[in-house]
Amino acid sequence: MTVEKPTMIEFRDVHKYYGDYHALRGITAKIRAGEFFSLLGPSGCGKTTLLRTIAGFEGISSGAVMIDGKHMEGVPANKRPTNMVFQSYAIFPHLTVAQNVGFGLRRANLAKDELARRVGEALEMVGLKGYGARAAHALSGGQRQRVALARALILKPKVLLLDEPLSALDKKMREQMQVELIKLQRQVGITFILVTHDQEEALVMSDRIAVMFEGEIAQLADPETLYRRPNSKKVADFIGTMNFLPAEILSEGPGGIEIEAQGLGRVTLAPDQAPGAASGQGATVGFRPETLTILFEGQPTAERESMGTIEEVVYYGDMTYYDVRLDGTASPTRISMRNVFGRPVLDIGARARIAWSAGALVLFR
Ligand SMILES: Nc1ncnc2c1ncn2[C@@H]1O[C@H](COP(=O)(O)OP(=O)(O)OP(=O)(O)O)[C@@H](O)[C@H]1O
Repeated sequence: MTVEKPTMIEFRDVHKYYGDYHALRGITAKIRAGEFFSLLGPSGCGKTTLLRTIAGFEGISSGAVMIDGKHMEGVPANKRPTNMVFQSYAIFPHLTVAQNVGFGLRRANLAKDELARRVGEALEMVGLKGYGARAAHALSGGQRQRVALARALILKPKVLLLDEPLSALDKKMREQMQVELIKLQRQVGITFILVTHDQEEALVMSDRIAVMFEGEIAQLADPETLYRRPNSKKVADFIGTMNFLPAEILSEGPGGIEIEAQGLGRVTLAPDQAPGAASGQGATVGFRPETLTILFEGQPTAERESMGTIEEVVYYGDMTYYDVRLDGTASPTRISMRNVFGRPVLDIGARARIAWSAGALVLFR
């Protein structure tokens, strides 16, 4: 049996105005203790503002922010059990690594060897054991970000707030730091809240993700649910690539929803395949590119098959993307296939049998 973890952060109908601008529009959510939680959304959706309301850098216009069961109204940033790591490294270049890491403890009046022990412990956590005496200005971008992390962790906050901490790093370094951050979070066990506009980063790192658009949380779920069962076309499109085809709802009952979709025909969907609320704007089915397969000559008939014509072929080494016009549809469907050595790559204009899976469809209505 899994026991639900206690709540660490709670937002109760939080609104925030900057003058006339309504930046947060009724945020209600709970973040669990020990969770790696991400706020994901496009630029300007309010994710940084929401993070700053936790830290106390930003007041709220109405509603409540609770941390560990306590109301945060009137509690200044330096009295909150949180610490923030910023996108820009914000370390002092003229100090050593150890002086930077110990900076937050300067007022704690620790004995010299106790301070050195805590600094050493924090540096080891972030993989910088033995770097204490180095000059901070001589570090690489990734190392500076580790110093910033160590400086935040040494204060033993209950919640670590991370504002796009990896966005200044190159792709390789970013991917490496993502894995290290996950390991670090597991090791220290404190709540991490990450702001990112990078959907892949959020999927890789998070226990749960809140997808935000225009000051609201559009969906809050674990990565797999967000990917497989997005509750709107907007969320589906923001997280990865999704194909959409028009559909008609024929009947709806406890046994499922029967639809007729362009290019696919009649399908019965389980209730969980329509996770979003009805908007009354007509129905659409969505499906991910990797849930379709081109059947090559000699491959057996699949349970669900449609015919189509190849319109575009994009070779990616390990993968090939095919844009295929399924018969009876008005727009191409993207299919991504892992390349198997020796298998032919189809040409533009070729006819193809396409296998798909009814369970991979999501209905938006
Ligand atoms: N101090 C401020 N005064 C006025 N408007 C602000 C202020 N801070 C943020 N905003 C506005 O509020 C909205 C949300 O900003 P926020 O920084 O939270 O977005 P974001 O999702 O973090 O975007 P980004 O990824 O670009 O940082 C934006 O439209 C922004 O212009």
